Parts: sequence; structure tokens; C-alpha cells
Amino acid sequence: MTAGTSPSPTEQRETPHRSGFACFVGRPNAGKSTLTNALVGTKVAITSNRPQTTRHTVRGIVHRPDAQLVLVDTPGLHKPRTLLGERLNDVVRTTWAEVDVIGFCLPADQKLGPGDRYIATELAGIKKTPKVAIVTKTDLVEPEQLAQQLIAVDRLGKELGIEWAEIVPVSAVGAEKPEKAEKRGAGRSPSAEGGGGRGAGQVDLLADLLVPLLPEGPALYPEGDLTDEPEQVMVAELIREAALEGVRDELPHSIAVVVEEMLPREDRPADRPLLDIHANLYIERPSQKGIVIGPKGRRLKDVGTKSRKHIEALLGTPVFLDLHVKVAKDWQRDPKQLRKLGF
Ligand SMILES: Nc1nc2c(ncn2[C@@H]2O[C@H](COP(=O)(O)OP(=O)(O)OP(=O)(O)O)[C@@H](O)[C@H]2O)c(=O)[nH]1
Repeated sequence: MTAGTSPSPTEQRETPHRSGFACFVGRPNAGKSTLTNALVGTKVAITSNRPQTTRHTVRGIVHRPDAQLVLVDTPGLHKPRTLLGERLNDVVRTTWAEVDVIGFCLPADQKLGPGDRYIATELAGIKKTPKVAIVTKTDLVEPEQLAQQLIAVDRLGKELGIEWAEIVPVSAVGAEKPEKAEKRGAGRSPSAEGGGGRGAGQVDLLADLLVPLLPEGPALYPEGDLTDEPEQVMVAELIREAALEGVRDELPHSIAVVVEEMLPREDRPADRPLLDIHANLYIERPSQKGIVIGPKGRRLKDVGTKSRKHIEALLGTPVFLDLHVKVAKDWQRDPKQLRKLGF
């Protein structure tokens, strides 16, 4: 028998390829979207809390030689007050039961609070899915405070009967892959401004811990795919994110964005294309118009400028963005409006 016909001992020991779904949960601002961005390496997740009900909306795909980790999105879990709220919570629970691993994000710089407990209690009810506790934003605290938080998370698990598969400290700052960050230029998120690669190793380590929890299997998406969300939905989310910045407390879930049209401008030279995007920003009440538009239209203009940069980075083409604010009365409570707005 020649050496060439049978696998060498190292080949036999090779780890099998794994693939599966993970979702990050946690209270608003816990760092879920930033972590998704850092893992995937480009701005595909939206760093704001967009309510949506599509099951398994893919937020990003981590391609590795040994695994493919598909990050899916869930809306935030809230005490339901509206029809939308109830539907969203159902979606969250269904998603939790269907993914292969749940990452529960808890910021290192904030004491565990009722919001975290509410989510943890719900998580405790999902028995089958492995849960990884991820202590985020570790760059914001001293080692001592981080140690305290890790202990508190461990205790919370014991108290509620959750067996954490891992408890991982992570900072997403500076984790963005350099080549992607360059391409995005001005579209970089503030969280990625940390410069050095300090976070990158930690984020890779998180991926190393999540991968063994996935089932064995071939890649689920072609290599190079970052997300399967239609471009229009991602564009709408980038606009919504910019529109929510600074007014989340006033309008947490009251903004929906619909991209009506995305068309390449005609008569442009091939080397200077321009994409025309027309989008409507829906609010629930006329009184919210002023908040969104701002004095002399300054806020809306700012929303347009900011989201345009992100959209251009995402699509890789210059964009002309035409934004309009419209009132869709009480859209969260009206099933017909919800459907129209894509919920
Ligand atoms: N210093 C630091 N800031 C971070 C880190 N991760 C996230 N942030 C910041 O924390 C804020 C919230 O982060 P997000 O990723 O939007 O949090 P989220 O959990 O997706 O928030 P929601 O969409 O509201 O649920 C943003 O301002 C981020 O820039 C981190 O590792 N270090």
C-alpha cells in the first residue's frame, strides 16, 4: 500500500465542516448589530432596532474554511403593547427555538438589569438551543469590572436554570476587517473607529466558540454572499437607522421606511453611474413629523446625507436619495397598514 492511497493521520483527524444558524439577542444597545458587523466584516446588520417579522432574515454570513455561520436576526423582545408587539414576540420565540445557537449579549459596562432578566427568563424556556453568554463592549471597562460582570452572568444562568455553553467577553471595537473598512470609507460606523486590530482576535475567538455548536454540514450559501436580504430592504433599514439616531426614545418603533424605487439614472456615462432611490419614511402621527424633519428640514437632510453614505458603501455606486416623510396613521395597530409596510 502506498502512502498516497490512504488518508494520513492528520487528514483523518481533520475537523468536519459545520454550518448553521445563530442569532444574537439582548436588550437594545447591547451591541448585537455591531458584533454581527464585526463578525461578517462589513456593514450588513443595522445598528438599530427595526421591528420586522420575516422569519430567519439573514443578517450576515461568516464564511470560514471549516464552517459557515449564518447570523439571523430577531426583533427585540418587548412587553407587548400593540398587535405588532405581540407578533414580534412570537417571531422571537420561534426563531430562538429554530436556530442552532443563541448568543445572549450583555454589555460589560452596565449592571444586569430588569431588561436582561426579562430576556434571560424567556431564554430559560427554550431548552434545546445552546446559549452562549457574550459580555460585550469589554473595552469600556477595567478588568475588575469585567470579572464582576462575568461572575454576575454566571450567577444569572444558575439562578434561572440556564446552562451557558460558554461565557465569552468580547469587544467589537477595531474588529472590522481592514480591507472592507477601507472600501466603506466615510460609511464606517463609530463603533469601528477604534483603529488597531484589538477586537479582531476577540471576535474571531467568538466565532471559534460558536462554530463547534453548529451541526456538521456543507455550506448553506455560496461563498461571497454576505446576506440574502433584498437590497431594497437593506437600503430601507439604513435609512431607518439614520432616522432613528438621536430620537429613539421619542420614536422607538414609530418609523417605517419603504423604498419605492431604485433605478439607475439614464443618460449617465458608463464610468459615472448614479442610482436614483426614492423612499418614504412613515410615521404614525402628524405630531411626529416635526421630530423627523427637524428645524428647517435640517434633521431630514442629515438623515439623507448619513444614510446615503452607508447605501453607497453597501451598493458600491453613487446614489441620489430622495426622501419623503408620510403619515400612516397608527400603523402599528392596523393589520392592513402593517402588511402594506411589509410586516
Ligand atoms: N466601545 C464599544 N462600543 C460598542 C461596542 N459594541 C457596540 N458598541 C456601541 O454600542 C451602541 C449600541 O450598539 P448596537 O450594535 O447598535 O447595539 P444593538 O444591540 O444592536 O442595539 P439595538 O439595535 O438597539 O437592539 C453603538 O453606539 C455601538 O457603537 C464595543 O465593543 N465597544
